Amino acid sequence: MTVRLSLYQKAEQELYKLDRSVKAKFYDFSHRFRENPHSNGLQLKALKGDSQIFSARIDDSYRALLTRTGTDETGDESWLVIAVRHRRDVYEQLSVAINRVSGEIEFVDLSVVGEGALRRAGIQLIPAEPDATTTAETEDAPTSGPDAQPDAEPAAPASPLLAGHSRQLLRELGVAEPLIDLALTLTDTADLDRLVAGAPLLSQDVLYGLAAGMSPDEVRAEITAAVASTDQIDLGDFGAALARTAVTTIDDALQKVLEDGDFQAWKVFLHPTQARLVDRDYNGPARVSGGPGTGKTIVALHRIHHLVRQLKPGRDKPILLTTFTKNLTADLRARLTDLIGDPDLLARVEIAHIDELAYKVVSENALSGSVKRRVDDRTALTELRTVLAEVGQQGSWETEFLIEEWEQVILGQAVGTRTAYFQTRRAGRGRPLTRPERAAVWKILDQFTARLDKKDIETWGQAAERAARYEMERAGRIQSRQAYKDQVGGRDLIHRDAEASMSDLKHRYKHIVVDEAQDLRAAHWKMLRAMVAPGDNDMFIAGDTHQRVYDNHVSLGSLGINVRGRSARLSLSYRTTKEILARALTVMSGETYDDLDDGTDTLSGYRSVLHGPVPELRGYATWEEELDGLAATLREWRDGLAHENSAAGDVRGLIAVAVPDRDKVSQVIYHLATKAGLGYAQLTSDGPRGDGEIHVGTMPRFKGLEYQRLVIVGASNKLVPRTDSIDRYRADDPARYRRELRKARSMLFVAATRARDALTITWHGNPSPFLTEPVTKRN
Ligand SMILES: Nc1ncnc2c1ncn2[C@@H]1O[C@H](COP(=O)(O)OP(=O)(O)OP(=O)(O)O)[C@@H](O)[C@H]1O
Repeated sequence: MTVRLSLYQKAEQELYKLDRSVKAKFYDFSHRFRENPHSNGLQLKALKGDSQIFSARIDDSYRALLTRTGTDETGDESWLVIAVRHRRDVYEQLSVAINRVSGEIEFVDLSVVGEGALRRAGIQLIPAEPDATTTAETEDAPTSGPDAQPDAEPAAPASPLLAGHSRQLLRELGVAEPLIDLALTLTDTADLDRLVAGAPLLSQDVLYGLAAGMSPDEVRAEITAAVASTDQIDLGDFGAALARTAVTTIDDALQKVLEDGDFQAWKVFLHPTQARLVDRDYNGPARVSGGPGTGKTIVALHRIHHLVRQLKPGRDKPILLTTFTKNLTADLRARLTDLIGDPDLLARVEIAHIDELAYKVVSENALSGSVKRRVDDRTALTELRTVLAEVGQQGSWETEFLIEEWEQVILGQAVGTRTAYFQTRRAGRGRPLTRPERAAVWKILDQFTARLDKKDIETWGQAAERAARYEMERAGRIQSRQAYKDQVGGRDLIHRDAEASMSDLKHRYKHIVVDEAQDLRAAHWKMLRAMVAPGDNDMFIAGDTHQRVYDNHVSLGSLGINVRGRSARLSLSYRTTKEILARALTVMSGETYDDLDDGTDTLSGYRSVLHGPVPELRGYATWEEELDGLAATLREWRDGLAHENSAAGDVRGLIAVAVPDRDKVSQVIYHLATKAGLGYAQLTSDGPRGDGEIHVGTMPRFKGLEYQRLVIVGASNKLVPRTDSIDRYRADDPARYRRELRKARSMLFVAATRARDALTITWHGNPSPFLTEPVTKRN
């Protein structure tokens, strides 16, 4: 007899955490079970509470909990391992059922719920094996002994966390049946955490969503609808349910994984809300948003894997993965390589950061030898200052104002003539300009661009605009060729093509996937839009406007990228702990954020199931003292992590320091290297430079990265935000002032949410107002 044996996703995750020896025994058990599940040694028997669950013996201490998922036409049985437990944690009341919303098999483990909560709900757990402990482990207050408080005033009954929500609502939203009554009695978030720890994913999401203040309609739309099955669900058909459930078939490949013991590198199980986004067919551009660490990048990478597998064989690269920052492309490449594995498939994906892509287009279109040198915005500012001095207008205009006018209005809207500039809308620019002022601005900027031209240099913004124009012209040619072809009944266009050398003219890509979408310029979007034919699955866009650290605001709809009806939001963070999220969210309090279109985005329901220490906030009198404090924290963390990782002993890249500006980065590095004896690597646009253990960089450099432990230093008043550079806008240009504040908030938010387990924020003098202002309600 052979048995098909599968492993429930949650069981697999738990298994990885068990001791190596238990994993080996589990594999041996699986082998024997596949041979004959009813052999005596396995002691397969049904639990009393729920006849759907069977327990089988792995060794003296461990039990596998299984459910039978059917018998095929040849009579072979199919079983699913739903949990691996120490025998003392096996209770008769464990239950397995089919979820009426998602149609998936769900295992509910009440043994992790606190005793107090169980008691209030009238549930008592009975151990399945005689010498198991008598009740579920409890973290509730002791009822006897020195810590008991018999005489304490009875506390006023607290109101339930989910007050106002009905049993029927929880049922409709997909909460597993055995959890509903229990969830409605909870008054304490610690109890909710315990309940959720043993709950199926959909129940976790719904309960956390409601407890975080999402309305039932929001939960229905964002959580339940995303995983609702379209099948007719038969609550007794475990065979059909198995097909809808994320499981791993137990075979030799799994044995190797178990033996290697390396689960992180192996795969990330997508959460159902993530998986739906990956596998769907979209009839146009789609967008995924969500707070930091919710898996947007993971989803984007899985999306590429999904798309690449559907390509017809070939040698071209029809899929583009692009992102804003250069240093992230290396990281994305590494993660995609891990995920896709097969080099032939990987070769079909082009990975390039957005400026690199624009540069490629510009170079292709330039006459040979005439590519201009690209300069950064600071060089452009210097050139503009020189022009202003030459025309004697230094006092009349702020250089930054003019540069922004040029970037955002003239380049941003591809304004080509003076007349067009008079008619252009300057929405969001704050300061209005009269007609004579516009004429003056145009004249200066015209002289400025002529100067850049003469010096054979251009800014990245100019290059992006030029690239967009070339690509749009190319798309126009493709379109007119196709229109002509349709006109002549689809015949080959040999003569016409030969004349215009258009025979291989086609869109560059079939699919474009964008990460960090919030920072791309309008020109970038125009270029990308023109690079892919409008149609099914053309663009997949991941980003979070709360993390925008550059001043590029766009409205995708107006750039020909319509994501309406194809947008989704992820809200469960896999990176940061609840404690870190709570801290980071206070920084964003009171602001509103756009959705890359004309609507607003929100972080409502943004949450985590992970717990850790409360972030430490510490003030020092001087910067020198702050640096000494930093060195002490880093040494302590490094030694602790080196101890935890004693097998590898290598803590490189696990700890980082985020700093408000470049000068302070140099000072931190100098201090670490000369006074603290700590090795460092500096985060640059090309990734970490150096081989030292501690990564140090300015806050924007941390976009997209993650670290086990992170310190933010210099979070002082006047440094975050930098008042010396933004205060002048307060009266002159309040709109700009608000934008600068928002950018500074986002930078602090990005930095704080890179920390996985521990976060420390320090300052000297007074703290940043973002750390002390009262929390206002987020929208
Ligand atoms: N379903 C999942 N199961 C386990 N881990 C996950 C899952 N989804 C994401 N992660 C992990 O969470 C972390 C954050 O994921 P990712 O980088 O994709 O988030 P993000 O939304 O792009 O974050 P950010 O906006 O901060 O860049 C990563 O370590 C990733 O491996």
